[in-house]
Amino acid sequence: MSDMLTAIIDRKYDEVIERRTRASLADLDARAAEQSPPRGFKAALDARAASGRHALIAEIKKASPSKGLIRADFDPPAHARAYEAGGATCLSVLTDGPGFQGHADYLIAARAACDLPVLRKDFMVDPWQVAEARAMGADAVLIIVAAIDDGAMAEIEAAAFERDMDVLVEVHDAAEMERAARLRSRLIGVNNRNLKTFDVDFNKTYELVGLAPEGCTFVAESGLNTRVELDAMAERGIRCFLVGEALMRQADVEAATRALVG
Ligand SMILES: O=P(O)(O)OC[C@@H](O)[C@@H](O)c1c[nH]c2ccccc12
Repeated sequence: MSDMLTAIIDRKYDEVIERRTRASLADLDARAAEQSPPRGFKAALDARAASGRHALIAEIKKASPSKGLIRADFDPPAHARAYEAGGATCLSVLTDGPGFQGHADYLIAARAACDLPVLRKDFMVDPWQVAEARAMGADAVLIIVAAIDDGAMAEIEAAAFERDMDVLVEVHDAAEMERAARLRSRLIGVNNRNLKTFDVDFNKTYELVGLAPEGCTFVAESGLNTRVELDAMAERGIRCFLVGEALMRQADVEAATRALVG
């Protein structure tokens, strides 16, 4: 595991211990009952891809450990509306505070401002965080295979499926793809960003797409900037893309989204 990821994961275990003293599972499930039902994250991607167009998961991201502040006039509901109007299929919202300046309130506000399914982008180490995600209204959660063992992955996935949420399983190499394939989720993303060096290499996507389980919905993640890059990946059968920084840096987020996938 990379040092950055190790540090984040260590901190996450502490964060979960602290947060569960303030909200029990029963509290979270009561809050979840007041949310609208899950919006079908994977189903939305599949429907869009079947129509022959690029399916975009557009990310609401204020800052990152590698880039620092990305967007000064950060406004989650405005960005959510711009992404939806520009043709995004789903949203991803960072809720990790220390690393990404994210917050649960950003997810809540973004989801309320649009009709798109929303991924809680955070570092899942415990099923309790899935209950917390649903209480925020999240429609899907992320499992980073590099971050946790097989038992924790299976428990987190089960907690999501119990709540009718989807799971995006993120991998970086062939060994992680094998571990991902043993889960039930058939939504798998390849992160093109190396978590140690932060270098982006699209060859990761090309190497790993062929190793994904049959029939799985495959997502290329990180470092994507242009329509040309998406079109090149689409030539190789890749239909779903997760893009953050390239869109968050534009003054006109809606126009930038339309230029990418409209
Ligand atoms: O901003 P980018 O380069 O378009 O990347 C988006 C997304 O893929 C990236 O934020 C990401 C991918 N996997 C993660 C795991 C945790 C936090 C963030 C991420």
